[in-house]
Amino acid sequence: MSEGQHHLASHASLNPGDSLWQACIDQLAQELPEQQFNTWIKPLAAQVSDDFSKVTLFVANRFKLDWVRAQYAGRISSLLEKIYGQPVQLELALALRESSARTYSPPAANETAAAAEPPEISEDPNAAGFKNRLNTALTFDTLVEGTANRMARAAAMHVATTPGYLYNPLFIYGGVGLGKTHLVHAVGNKLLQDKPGSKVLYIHAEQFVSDVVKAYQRKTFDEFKEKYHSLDLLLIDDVQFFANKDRTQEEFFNAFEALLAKKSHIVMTSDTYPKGLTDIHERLISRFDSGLTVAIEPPELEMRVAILINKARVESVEMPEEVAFFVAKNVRSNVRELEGALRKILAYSRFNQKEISIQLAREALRDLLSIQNRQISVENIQKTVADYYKIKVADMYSKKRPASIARPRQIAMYLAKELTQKSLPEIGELFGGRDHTTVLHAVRKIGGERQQMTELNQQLHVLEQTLKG
Ligand SMILES: Nc1ncnc2c1ncn2[C@@H]1O[C@H](COP(=O)(O)OP(=O)(O)OP(=O)(O)O)[C@@H](O)[C@H]1O
Repeated sequence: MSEGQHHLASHASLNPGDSLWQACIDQLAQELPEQQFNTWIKPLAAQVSDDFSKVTLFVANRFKLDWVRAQYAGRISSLLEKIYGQPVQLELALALRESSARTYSPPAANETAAAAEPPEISEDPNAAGFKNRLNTALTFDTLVEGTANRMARAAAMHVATTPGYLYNPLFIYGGVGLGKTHLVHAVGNKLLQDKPGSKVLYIHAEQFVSDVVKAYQRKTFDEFKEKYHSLDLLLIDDVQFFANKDRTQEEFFNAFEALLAKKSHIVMTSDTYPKGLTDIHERLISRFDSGLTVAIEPPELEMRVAILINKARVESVEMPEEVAFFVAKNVRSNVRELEGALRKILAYSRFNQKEISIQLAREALRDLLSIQNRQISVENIQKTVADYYKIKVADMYSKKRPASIARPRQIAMYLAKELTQKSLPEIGELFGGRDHTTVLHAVRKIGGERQQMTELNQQLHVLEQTLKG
């Protein structure tokens, strides 16, 4: 019996179609942040064909339908297939009320692009017309701090507590998935928490472009200006999207000047520093750079470990540190990928009803790890062992002898002998030109102690698993 059928059987009291969909949404509830789940997945009504070959989901309106299709349909299809054990055709349809009303008119191409930002996430429908578009889950509390984001975080916190003074505009740049969006939402949420009456707006640059286009088509620039020029805090994400959009740049320039003149604060993000932006007017670039420009770097190992443990905790799961270490060591690119890896592990653990361990993480991330298919090199061992024992890689070749350094070095030599084809003299050479007898001594010592000391054995086990990927 496949694991999917097993899951189905556990819902035997329902009718089989319901249980297929129920198993799927149970899984999505585990994978997605609660707010996303409640907004997009929970309201879906499902109809499952008798032979399970097709699932139709009914969605309240066209906007939601497009969003669910773009964001979740792929995942839903693959989950249904996994649970049922065979491909299941997925269809999305408008719920009757809306489809018969036929009020939908297709958005312009630029508006469709703007829909990449889920506008409904934290909008308060009662807030008479004005929507701040903040996602209330993205706060300073949930943002793990580390060397990689310390400066940006401190500057953002400063702006959130005393807007309008220093660091205006605040320009935050960095690669994809490193937490820029999270940080700007945190600024808005904090300001609103401290001063609930403030007029804050979070907007993605593409949405701004689309607002300009709409104002242009409908000749509503007065409203547009009223909306943007009256803010206390404007948070604008991914300004690199302004490239080649002259009219937008002009309007943004006007808004920028108006806001700065009245000491409102502007926080911007981009994938590069201001002078690295292309096809953006020079006068804007120089203004972007006129406050404070800070980078967010990719998170270092310890920060990745902390992020994993924190995110697991949010899901009420305790992730053992050794597993977090293993994952963080193998998923280095950005936080979004780290979150993806965590989701896979949590889902895998729930589906198979197994405790989270390195072995389980390895299985859950099989595809990802096999891509890396890393060869174990002595350099890799030195780096991994140094990371693990929190010493510098340079200490692997240095002459320093304190136990806090000498011991990890011996461990690295032992692993180099165990996991590579290198000879003792070659290994000695790679450890700062040491004699082969020094390496032999380390190999014997650690090998012997490993038999006696459970803790050392456990550490070596983690290191081996990590290195073998
Ligand atoms: N330091 C951190 N602590 C906790 N979560 C983080 C941290 N950094 C990033 N994240 C999370 O990683 C995910 C990606 O971050 P975010 O969307 O803010 O990235 P981004 O830099 O804006 O990327 P992009 O340029 O692709 O929009 C989010 O879910 C965010 O909450």
